Amino acid sequence: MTLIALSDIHFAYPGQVPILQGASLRLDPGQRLSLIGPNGSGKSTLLRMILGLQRPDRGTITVFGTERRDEADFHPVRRRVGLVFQDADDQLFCPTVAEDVAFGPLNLGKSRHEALEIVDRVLGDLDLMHLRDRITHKLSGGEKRLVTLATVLAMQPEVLLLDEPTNALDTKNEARLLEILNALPQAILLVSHAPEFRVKLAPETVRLEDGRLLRD
Ligand SMILES: Nc1ncnc2c1ncn2[C@@H]1O[C@H](COP(=O)(O)OP(=O)(O)OP(=O)(O)O)[C@@H](O)[C@H]1O
Repeated sequence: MTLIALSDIHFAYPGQVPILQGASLRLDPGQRLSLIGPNGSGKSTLLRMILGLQRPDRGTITVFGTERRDEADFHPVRRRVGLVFQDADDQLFCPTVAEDVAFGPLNLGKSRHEALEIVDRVLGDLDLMHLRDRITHKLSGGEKRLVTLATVLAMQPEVLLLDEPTNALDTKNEARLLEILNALPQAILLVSHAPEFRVKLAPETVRLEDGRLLRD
């Protein structure tokens, strides 16, 4: 089954020129796809649309085989598709790292005990245990980036949407992130301006140009 299918998406922010003008995209299980295009071309907007955080003016969004139109249609999508936001501050809102990572699992109905087990496992896997009890808003940019990934992985999503995941990462952490992501089974839709990272994680590429998606 195709995981995500966007078909003929049209969209303009109110009062602005259209950014999406017939964009179509498909992501299959296990596939790793890079989405590239100039600044402001609408890549982040497209990722947000998959989760229903922005509605298209026209076109259809099908996720896990079901067309999604209304807010209620997108609730299950948000539980099963993990989006790592471009700006970590949009994603981290709890006082401590452990609470931020536990938030998703608790929301999915896990017990406090189960959620804390997940926190320790995910932070351990990402080699971030040393950040467990730190105050989230006092972390460095790169630390926040990695914690954001932890909050998403804690929900065990079936698909990962990554918006500039290497932002703020040093060379060592970028290499580690690549290793972590390459070891995951999930399909990945990657937005990244870093060519070497894209080649190593998701060489198959579509380009957003003049509101449409073209095979690169
Ligand atoms: N909430 C919003 N309201 C109005 N305009 C917006 C909003 N969010 C984004 N835009 C505008 O829509 C356009 C597309 O933005 P978007 O973030 O999707 O682009 P992008 O391709 O991800 O860019 P970048 O490569 O710079 O991250 C930009 O011109 C942006 O200023």
